[in-house]
Amino acid sequence: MSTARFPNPSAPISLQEPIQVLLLENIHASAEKLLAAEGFVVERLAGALKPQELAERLRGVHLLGIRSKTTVPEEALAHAGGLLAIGAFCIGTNQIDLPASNRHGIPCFNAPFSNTRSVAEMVIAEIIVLTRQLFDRSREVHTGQWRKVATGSHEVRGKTLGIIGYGHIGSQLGVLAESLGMRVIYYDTMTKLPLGNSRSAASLGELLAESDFVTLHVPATASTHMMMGTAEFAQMKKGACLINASRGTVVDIGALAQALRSKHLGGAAVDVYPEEPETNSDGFLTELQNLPNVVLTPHIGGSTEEAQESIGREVATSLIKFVRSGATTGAVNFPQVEAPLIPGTHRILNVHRNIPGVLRDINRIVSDLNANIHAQVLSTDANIGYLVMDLDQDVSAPVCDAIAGLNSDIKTRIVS
Ligand SMILES: NC(=O)c1ccc[n+]([C@@H]2O[C@H](COP(=O)([O-])OP(=O)(O)OC[C@H]3O[C@@H](n4cnc5c(N)ncnc54)[C@H](O)[C@@H]3O)[C@@H](O)[C@H]2O)c1
Ligand SMILES: O=C(O)[C@H](O)COP(=O)(O)O
Repeated sequence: MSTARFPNPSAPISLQEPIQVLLLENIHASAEKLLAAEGFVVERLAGALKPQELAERLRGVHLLGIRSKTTVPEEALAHAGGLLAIGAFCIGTNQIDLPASNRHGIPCFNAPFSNTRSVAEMVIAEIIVLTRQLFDRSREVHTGQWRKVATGSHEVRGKTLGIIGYGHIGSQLGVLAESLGMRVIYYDTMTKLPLGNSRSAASLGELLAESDFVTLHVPATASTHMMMGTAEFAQMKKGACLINASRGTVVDIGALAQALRSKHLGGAAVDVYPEEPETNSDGFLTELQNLPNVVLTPHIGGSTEEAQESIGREVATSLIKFVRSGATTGAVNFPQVEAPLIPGTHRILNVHRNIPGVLRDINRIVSDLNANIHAQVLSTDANIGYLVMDLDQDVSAPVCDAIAGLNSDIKTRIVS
């Protein structure tokens, strides 16, 4: 059984209790199944929590699971002395204060490509829906109007798809679009391998000027904040369509609504918004409502049963591996260590401030107890060091106590 020592005196929690897991935002049951099979106690909620409520709910919680809607600010982490790790059961991790989480010794894991295909398939559907104005025709027939028109409807074959952000989703989408006969260009701040016949545009401006469809697949960062506004829409071809299934902060919604109302753009499909409801029972308003040829979806790009089931398994597995062995492979904000457990040894995990002399202090503590270090792996970043140490004698409790007394200590935990 494991014991944990945490620097936050307000919430010392012993891992001798069962591991407590809080899963928010309707995380797939595949995660609960794996976590419960480990003997962890899992509480699953349907919606997101506001930061204040989250801070209160985190007391006594060892593992937190969220999706894109739960903001995890430093204030919530500061009160969560027992929190060992966070699982983002999605791709984006912009909703978590990652530097603060790192400073508090809390690794964050995500599922970097379990919903990639789902997003790419939805965007392909939207390209065709937009170019054939299918939702408008469908609404008309639903309300008894028969408007059989070809004007403004086109095939996608031979049209140009401009992909902004040629990462996992963007590049997968490019492959699917080429199979429909589309010409694919992309713009990315990193040099990327062009798949198929796609090619890199020399600039964002060139991509905007050449594309019949512009689709966004960038993360929410300072460089992508409002990257599509009035000036960028003006650079797009008349009648071109915009698709945003990345993050709501990337597009100026007011400017998009104006470009649609003025008929400069021929349509848009939007899946993500600057402000999104926390639960399915909350209402929602956006300036884009009721504009012609505008497809609005409630952030469902990654919401397929296949993706959610796979994400549930992937992130739950990372969390379990971290609890059981301290493995941080794949953590988005943490030094990476993955060392196999060695039978007959006793593992201690230590997160410390990255200052000189920490390893010397820890090794002296071990040596003063006449123990031998069987294996020791240290990985660091600018702020913290993460040490995995296997001892050949069971002196973990006194070693842990002594390490917790060092002024460098952030989090120390006995694994076995
Ligand atoms: N709608 C949904 O349900 C849904 C589902 C999954 C992911 N997403 C969003 O999609 C984003 C992209 O996912 P991904 O898996 O393809 O990520 P990724 O990290 O594989 O790719 C992102 C690409 O954007 C590029 N990039 C970053 N800043 C840029 C900039 N200023 N200009 C141009 N390119 C830039 C990066 O270099 C990278 O190649 C995620 O961060 C997430 O926010 C949304
Ligand atoms: O980042 C992601 O993977 C997507 O935005 C999906 O988020 P969700 O799990 O909240 O639907």
